[in-house]
Amino acid sequence: MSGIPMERPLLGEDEAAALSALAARVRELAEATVLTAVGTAEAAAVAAEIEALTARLAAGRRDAPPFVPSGERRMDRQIGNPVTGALNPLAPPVELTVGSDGIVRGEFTLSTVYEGPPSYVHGGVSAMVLDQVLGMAAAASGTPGMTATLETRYRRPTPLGVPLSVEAKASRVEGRKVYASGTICGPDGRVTVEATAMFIMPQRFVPHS
Ligand SMILES: CCCCC/C=C\C/C=C\C/C=C\C/C=C\CCCC(=O)SCCNC(=O)CCNC(=O)[C@H](O)C(C)(C)COP(=O)(O)OP(=O)(O)OC[C@H]1O[C@@H](n2cnc3c(N)ncnc32)[C@H](O)[C@@H]1OP(=O)(O)O
Repeated sequence: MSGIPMERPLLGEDEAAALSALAARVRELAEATVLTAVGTAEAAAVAAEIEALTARLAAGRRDAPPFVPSGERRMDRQIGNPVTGALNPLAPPVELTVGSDGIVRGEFTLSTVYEGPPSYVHGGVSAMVLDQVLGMAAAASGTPGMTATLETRYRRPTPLGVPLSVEAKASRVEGRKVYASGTICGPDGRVTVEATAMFIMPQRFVPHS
């Protein structure tokens, strides 16, 4: 079991907006760090300033990432999620919508911090995005679960720095198991990655009847 508490503080709108703006600046910092050519002395000077800024943020530290109050969908409350979370500088973030047809859709652009082969997206990053989107499609079917299996097929390289689209849908529910599939497409609409997955609602979360 993880030592991180399950119970989370809920952020108000103003704090969520302020922390999301902070995360956006840190995302810019990450890309600037990967691409900088300022030289060793300037890099060391900036590192010292960032160390001081990190200490300022850590002066008020929570035990776990906070949530935001659930709106219509409980799955949207994890604002620290590494794929969709506005609060998480590691998240692109991918903004997702769930249609009345049960299809989860999103558009996103991945910067050079996600590079795998030169000029293309790292395959593990594509898998992470698809895991999240297929997981949300499973949750949208009414049975949220943990990823039991995830299979990815890399049809073509996924380009960095251009708008990508992702979508997924649950295909069937068998008791606690939900099967889902989805794709990432490039700006030309051609599929770059396909995925299928099976999610299982853990036995311990099934309400006793
Ligand atoms: C309100 C409740 C919420 C609970 C869900 C929790 C989280 C989801 C929350 C929100 C969803 C919203 C959006 C989605 C967001 C993100 C998606 C990413 C999610 C992840 O990033 S998640 C991290 C990676 N994921 C893991 O870290 C899983 C580690 N694992 C386990 O926690 C257990 O392993 C578990 C839970 C999978 C099963 O545990 P269990 O005890 O409930 O299942 P049990 O043993 O009873 O098996 C029952 C039947 O499933 C078969 N079976 C079991 N495991 C299998 C496997 N792996 N492959 C193929 N078949 C499998 C058995 O063979 C049997 O099959 P049969 O019935 O046919 O005999």
